[in-house]
This record gives sequence, C-alpha cells and structure tokens, in this order.
Amino acid sequence: MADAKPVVPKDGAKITLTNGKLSVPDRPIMPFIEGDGTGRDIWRASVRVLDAAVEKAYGGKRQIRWMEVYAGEKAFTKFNNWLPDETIAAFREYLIGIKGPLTTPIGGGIRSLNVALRQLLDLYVCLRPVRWFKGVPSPVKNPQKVDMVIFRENTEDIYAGIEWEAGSEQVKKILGFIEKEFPKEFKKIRFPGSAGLGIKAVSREGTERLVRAAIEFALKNKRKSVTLVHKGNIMKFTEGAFRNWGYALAEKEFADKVYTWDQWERTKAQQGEDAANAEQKAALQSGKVLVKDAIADITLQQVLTRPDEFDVIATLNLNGDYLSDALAAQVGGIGIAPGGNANYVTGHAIFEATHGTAPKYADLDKVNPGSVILSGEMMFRHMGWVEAADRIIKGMDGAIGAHHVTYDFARLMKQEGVSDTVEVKCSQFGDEIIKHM
Ligand SMILES: NC(=O)C1=CN([C@@H]2O[C@H](COP(=O)(O)OP(=O)(O)OC[C@H]3O[C@@H](n4cnc5c(N)ncnc54)[C@H](OP(=O)(O)O)[C@@H]3O)[C@@H](O)[C@H]2O)C=CC1
Ligand SMILES: O=C(O)CCC(=O)C(=O)O
Ligand SMILES: [Mg+2]
Repeated sequence: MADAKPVVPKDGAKITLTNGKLSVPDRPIMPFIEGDGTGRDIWRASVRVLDAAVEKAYGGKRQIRWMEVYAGEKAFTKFNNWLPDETIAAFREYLIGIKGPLTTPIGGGIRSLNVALRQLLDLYVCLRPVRWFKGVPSPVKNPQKVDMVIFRENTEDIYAGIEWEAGSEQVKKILGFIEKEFPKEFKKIRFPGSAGLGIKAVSREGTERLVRAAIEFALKNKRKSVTLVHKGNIMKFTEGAFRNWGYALAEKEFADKVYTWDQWERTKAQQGEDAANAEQKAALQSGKVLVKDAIADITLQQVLTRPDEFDVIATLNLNGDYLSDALAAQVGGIGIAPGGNANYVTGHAIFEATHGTAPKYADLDKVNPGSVILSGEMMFRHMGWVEAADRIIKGMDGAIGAHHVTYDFARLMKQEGVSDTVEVKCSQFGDEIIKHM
C-alpha cells in the first residue's frame, strides 16, 4: 500500500505565524481534502472559483499552490487508512487548509474524522458566520435581520467521543464503579441493564479560550453583543459552568470594554432594577459590548422570532452544531453556510462548510458549492487576501442576482414566484460566480 505523503508543489512556500502575526507568501502551499459524497463535485467547482478570484484580484502576482491531502473514503481506498498521519502532519506544517465534508457512520463504525481533525490540531473555535446575501430565497420574512456569528467550542463536550456501548464490559465496569461510589446517582439511571453511557467534559480552560475569542471578535468587528448559549439550568456543572466561567472571563479580561448581565444582576440586588438599567444603558452608550446569556431551547425560538437581538454567539459543541444548521435555514439553507475551525494561539486553521456529504446527491453535479466557496472566502480574508475575498462575494451576489442557481435556491425561488429562475448544476454555478466576479 502506497503511503499518503502529499506531493509538495515545488514553487510554493509555507504560511507561517510569528509573534501572533501571519506571514503569507505569494504562492502559499495550501493543503486540501476533497471530501466524500458531494465533496467531489463541490471541490471541483470551488477550486476553480477560488483560483479565478485570486487571478482576478492579483493578475498572477499571487497564486495558491494546492496540495491534496487525504482523509475519508478516498484515503481508505488508496491507503487503507481513514485519516493518515501524513494528513495531520501537513495541516500542522502548512498552518492553513481547507476541506470538503467527510462521512461519519451512525451508531457504530469509525468516529468522526471531522471531529478528529479538530481535536488533533486543537482547533478550539468553530466559527460559523450566518448572514443573508441579497436575493437569496429564504423561508423567513426578514432574512436581512439575520447577522450572527457563531463561536462553537470545538474540542470538548459530548463530542470528545468518550462513550461506552450498552451491555459492553466497559459499561458494566463504569456502572459498577458508579453503583459503589455514587449510589444516589446510580439510582437515577433508569435502566442500567441496557444503558449506554457518555461523558460530557466541559472545562474552565476550554470555555475561557472560546469566550475570549468571541469577545475579541466582537470588539474588533464592532458587534453589539455576545450571547452565551447554554442549557445550564439542567446541566449545571457543564453548561451552567460554561455560562459562569464565560461571565467571569468577560469581567476579568475585558472589564473596560464589556458590560455583563451578571453585573446587571449584582447592581439590581444592591441598588434596585432602575439603577441596574441605567448602568447598562450608560455602558452600552459608551460603546461597551453587552455580554448576556440565553438558555439553548428558547434561543432556538428567539433566533427565529427576534433575530436582531442576537449578534455574536458563544456556545458549547453540541448546541453550536444544532444552532448552525438551524440558522443556516433562515438565510437560504445549508448550501450557503461556510465555516472555519481555528486555534487562535498556534494559528492552525481548517476551513470547511457547515453541511455534510449529502450522499444521495453524490456525483450528480447538483448541489450548491456555495458553502465551500464561502469557506474559501473566509480563508482568503483570514490570510489578508481581501481583494480575492471581495471578488468571491461580488461573483456570488451576481450569480444569485441573475437567478442562475443550484436546485436548493431554485426550489425556494420558485416557491417565491421568481419566474426567471434557472436551475444550474454545481459546476455551472461555479461558472456563474466566475462570470460575475
Ligand atoms: N463537517 C463535515 O464534514 C460534516 C459531515 N457530516 C456527515 O455528512 C453525512 C451526511 O449527513 P446529513 O445529516 O445527511 O447532512 P448533510 O448536510 O450532508 O445533508 C442534509 C441535507 O442538506 C442539504 N444539503 C447538504 N449539502 C448541500 C449543498 N451543498 N447544497 C444544497 N443542499 C445541501 C440537502 O437537503 P435536501 O435533501 O433538502 O435537498 C441534504 O439532503 C453524515 O455522515 C454526517 O456525519 C455532516 C455535517 C458536517
Ligand atoms: O463529523 C460529522 O460527521 C458531523 C459534524 C457536524 O455536523 C458539524 O461539525 O457540524
Ligand atoms: Mg453539523
């Protein structure tokens, strides 16, 4: 079996990070994973758009040197290995990369390769901006009110993959331990004989680095608020602790730049509600960012009914997963939902769509490549290649404005009575974006 060592482009150079500052050469080597299922069609369309944006912006002065690295079905077929060490090493060495979606079997089989990549590279922020592009069909009346940026904790929570199957020797051992050491809690396990078990680990360090990144983003981008989304009323020492550590971090590290609902509560207890309201009003008028919190279930209702009350959202891994797909629906769907996974200290980052491999559409040249293309747009902006990023936005606006769109947008546009809608293939949507750059 061949080894999975990537072929390094000869005239490319590495992106590096020195004293927290990215240094991007004109021909950066960029590792990419094509992805499973629809990933193949999407990548083919996306790479053309990304290259065209760079060409139009810099006329040959800058070019990406793509370097394929392997994971998922392609890696397994070629190398009998779902996630070769060489792939991790390449993302480590070249700092920034991009990937298509990878399949994860349900209820057994391999654990998520997507999650593994995030954990192995300690990419603790999953950043998923959700905003509406003019003309994108939406199931809600005011999609322009949706402008949120999700900071999803990416390395902890129930996603750490510490689980044991019902009936296994491991479960029997753990249950025996709980029964002996924590008999009161053991009694709360309704059907111990047939229960599977999972561990939800949420730490202060993990929370603090995520919330710090969210607040820094809000300050840098002049956003109004950061909402800590949790289910802390039920899961007190994990999700509740996330809320409490988040507030404490905000007040400790950003005292002169934020106002928190915890402060409001304390002032209310000491001086009454009017004083607390006046204090909050003055703080916000002076330009401070409001740090507040919301319980996860009602959040899912309120992001729909009162989207303008949400801006930056900092949340745990599972909540962030649910929220990102739900919010994507409001701005046209998962076909246009980009993202990035990053470690803000080491500089490592892998950009990827929010959606998965949509296997029923694999190799039909049908789905929307928009999410991966916009993930590339985020990547260019992150690299400081803003002119190329702007070209992508211009191309996307133009293609959508011309109503030449993939099936997902066409379906919604037809429902909205947009009579000149033309449904195009995945590859053709890429052409449309390039045409309008
Ligand atoms: N980061 C990653 O790599 C991720 C991987 N996955 C994995 O992907 C696999 C499939 O997961 P599944 O739950 O079906 O979720 P998917 O996101 O793959 O697909 C769900 C539905 O979303 C719509 N959709 C997805 N991608 C696009 C696109 N590019 N353009 C337009 N519409 C799109 C389709 O809707 P419709 O049917 O209405 O047309 C599709 O049926 C699983 O193995 C899962 O684990 C899932 C999420 C993220
Ligand atoms: O890894 C997977 O298969 C799913 C991950 C996912 O849904 C996500 O990160 O949004
Ligand atoms: Mg998801």
